[in-house]
Amino acid sequence: MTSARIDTDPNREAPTAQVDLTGAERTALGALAEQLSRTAPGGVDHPRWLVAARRLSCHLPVRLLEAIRQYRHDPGGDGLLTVGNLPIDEDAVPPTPDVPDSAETSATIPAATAMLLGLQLGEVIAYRDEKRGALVQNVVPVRSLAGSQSNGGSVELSLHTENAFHPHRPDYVGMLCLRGGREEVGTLVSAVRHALPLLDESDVAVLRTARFVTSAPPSFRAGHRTDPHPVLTGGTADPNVRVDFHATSALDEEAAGALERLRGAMVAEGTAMVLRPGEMAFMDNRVLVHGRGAFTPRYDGRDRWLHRIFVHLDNRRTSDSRIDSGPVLI
Ligand SMILES: O=C(O)CCC(=O)C(=O)O
Ligand SMILES: [Fe+2]
Repeated sequence: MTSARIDTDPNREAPTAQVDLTGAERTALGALAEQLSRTAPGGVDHPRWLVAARRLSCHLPVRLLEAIRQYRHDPGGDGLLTVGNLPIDEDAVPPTPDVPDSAETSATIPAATAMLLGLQLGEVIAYRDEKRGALVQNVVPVRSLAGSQSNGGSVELSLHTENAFHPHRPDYVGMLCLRGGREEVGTLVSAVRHALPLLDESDVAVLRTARFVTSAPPSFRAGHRTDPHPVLTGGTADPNVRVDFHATSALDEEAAGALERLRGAMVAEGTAMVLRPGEMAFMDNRVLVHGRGAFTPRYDGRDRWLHRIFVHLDNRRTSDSRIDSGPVLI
């Protein structure tokens, strides 16, 4: 990745925002993460630790703050913000965990780093019924989940809006790579803006009607099927998308045809993003869908390991769903 490419021309679509920290920026961010990792009580889910994390997040390198602010204003055609050269030392990372529902609850340097970035983008949240409501979750292959459509699986994971069934699905998903694994594993990303020109107007019109239902992913302990909802909403040239090609089904044949053609277009326009240790990507969950290619884990502590966080833009919108006004949603 090269240095920041932030478009300042308001008439042009913003390109993918990409920031590679300089050595000095990496050192400064490393010192912040270090300070945060030593802050009592040392748990990323603790309210007191979160107060400190929010405050320290205001001291990120200014070029990163600028990129995050710009991305929040306009996610660009790709819906991605990627940050490289974060202070992650793969050799210092313990063996990759391989148990279901794995999460990072200690304020390690990687967990603190992910939280510092996420807390500048917005509010880091989680769901009570997924990974026990942990804010920093591990994306790792799990032997017992190998064939599942979840991030513990290693079969191809279908393109999806994260938690598409949930009324308060994340606005952004952040993924920080701690360990790449032996094999290149691509997170598949596909932005609706690129897929749209491949569709007929009649399909787009159908996708805008409430003729689709979505169920909860296997990572959720509970969760109901949605009421009928549209897959596309918002502006015609720049809509929002809400779909999980594994969990969303159409209520009639015409809608099923449109959904299948959208899937084809999004697969055709998708790209594989291979994250390396020290790289973090934020995905705008309103404008792109993501998935993952198949791979062959060895469950020997050296497999791929990402930290995942969810970000919301507005705490007030979820006040009736947050437990004790905290970051965990029911
Ligand atoms: O493994 C990946 O790259 C993506 C998995 C995924 O969809 C997720 O963790 O939400
Ligand atoms: Fe996902």
